[in-house]
Amino acid sequence: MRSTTLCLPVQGRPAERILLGLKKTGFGCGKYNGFGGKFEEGETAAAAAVRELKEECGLAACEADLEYVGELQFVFPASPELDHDVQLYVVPTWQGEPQESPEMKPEWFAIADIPYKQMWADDIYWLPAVLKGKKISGRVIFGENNEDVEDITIRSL
Ligand SMILES: Nc1[nH]c(=O)nc2c1ncn2[C@H]1C[C@H](O)[C@@H](COP(=O)(O)OP(=O)(O)OP(=O)(O)O)O1
Repeated sequence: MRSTTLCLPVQGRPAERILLGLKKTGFGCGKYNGFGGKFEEGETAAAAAVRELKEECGLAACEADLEYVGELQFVFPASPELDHDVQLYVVPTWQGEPQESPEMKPEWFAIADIPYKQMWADDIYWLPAVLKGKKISGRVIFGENNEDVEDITIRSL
């Protein structure tokens, strides 16, 4: 299963606002999501997360700014080549301002206004807990269309 990262920049503790990006190309195009992607050769998860955050929305964080909040496995029985796991990070501090990139258009959302209907269908099952400060581990099995959640298990760490 390939490994990816997902960074969730937040303001306030507990989180009051979250920065999401509208994905403009590739996997998850048209959905709002956190910032992340695949590891490069020899890269640690934290280094990949820092690099992808900068590439996708212009925020400069260092590894010490990242708060590890858990791991999710995404399983696509209809398209096993899409299977991947995600190392999740909340990012409460950084340098710079959000900037649109070729991949993502960043936008701040109040926690009450998170656009779950325009996000991956699993997010509503785990993102609220993460934003309340919980650490999680979970597995999501997607349906035939690679979009609907067929089965989901999330546990607190
Ligand atoms: N069901 C899901 N819920 C969610 O919240 N994020 C998901 C998700 N499925 C995938 N992601 C995130 C994780 C990761 O940041 C990204 C998928 O990684 P990919 O490497 O395929 O993305 P990219 O198209 O950005 O590729 P690269 O930037 O080239 O690595 O989407």
